[in-house]
Amino acid sequence: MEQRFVMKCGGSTLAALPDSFFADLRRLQAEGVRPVIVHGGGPAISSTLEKLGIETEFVGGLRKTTGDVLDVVEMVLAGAINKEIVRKIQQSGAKALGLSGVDGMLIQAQPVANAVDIGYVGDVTDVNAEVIEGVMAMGYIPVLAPIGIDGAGQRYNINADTAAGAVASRLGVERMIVVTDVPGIMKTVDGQKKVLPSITVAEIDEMIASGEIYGGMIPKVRAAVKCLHGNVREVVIVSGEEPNVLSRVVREGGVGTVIAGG
Ligand SMILES: Nc1ncnc2c1ncn2[C@@H]1O[C@H](COP(=O)(O)OP(=O)(O)O)[C@@H](O)[C@H]1O
Ligand SMILES: CC(=O)N[C@@H](CCC(=O)OP(=O)(O)O)C(=O)O
Repeated sequence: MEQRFVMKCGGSTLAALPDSFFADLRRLQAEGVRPVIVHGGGPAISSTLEKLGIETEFVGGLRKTTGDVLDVVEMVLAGAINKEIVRKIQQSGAKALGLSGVDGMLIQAQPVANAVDIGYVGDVTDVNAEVIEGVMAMGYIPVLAPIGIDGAGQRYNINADTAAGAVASRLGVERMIVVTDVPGIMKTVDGQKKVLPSITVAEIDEMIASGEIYGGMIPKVRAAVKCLHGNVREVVIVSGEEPNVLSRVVREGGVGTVIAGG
């Protein structure tokens, strides 16, 4: 049976992903698994903005995106980072095609609802699944940069976890794998930090309220909970540095933190 999954690759871990990570991805694809990648690149955007002397600020985990910031976000995500991932996949021997959400109206967006104005930050309104499925059917791994577009041609900066969750929901894939720089959702139990093998939606709410889930983990769990309302069966949060992490998630489980649908 064809198995499809959406993998979100965080900017926190991209540089650290070993060649074996991409070899594992290639093996899975050769076995008939169909991955779709949505990537971030927050740290690279921040360092490029700093080099250019453009100030950056996060409001509730989202980057305030002026017109100047938006230009840099697109340049870094749809340019350098997207092509770096495509190159690494190709080096592993698999085929990849890099696109941003602008191409083929892949990720359609509208301004995010926010109490204060944070500029050109978007929320996903629709995903052009036909194009993504077409790319997969040709045997290529789609690699998507989270830039959104609306009917008037306005671009938006979309948090990569949010974009990945929307793509997973729209494609109705079985699973979303969130690859980041920690081995899962961690909790301090009896003075020791432990990775939770699984977590419920109620526990997520409690951990956000208590501050045990904070910062960049918040958009991940929120995107997870949202996409579990659709066809997605589970979201797994893992470290990209764990050996053969993708095939372990797909074949056996027992790695990272699983958030499962009810
Ligand atoms: N309960 C938690 N368990 C693990 N990591 C957490 C937790 N709460 C917050 N975090 C933070 O979330 C970070 C991952 O999010 P982020 O830095 O945005 O990564 P990415 O670039 O992969 O999206 C971790 O490095 C950690 O600092
Ligand atoms: C609106 C918003 O905050 N967009 C993010 C997009 C990149 C991203 O989400 O990258 P990570 O997955 O590496 O965090 C940003 O500008 O940083």
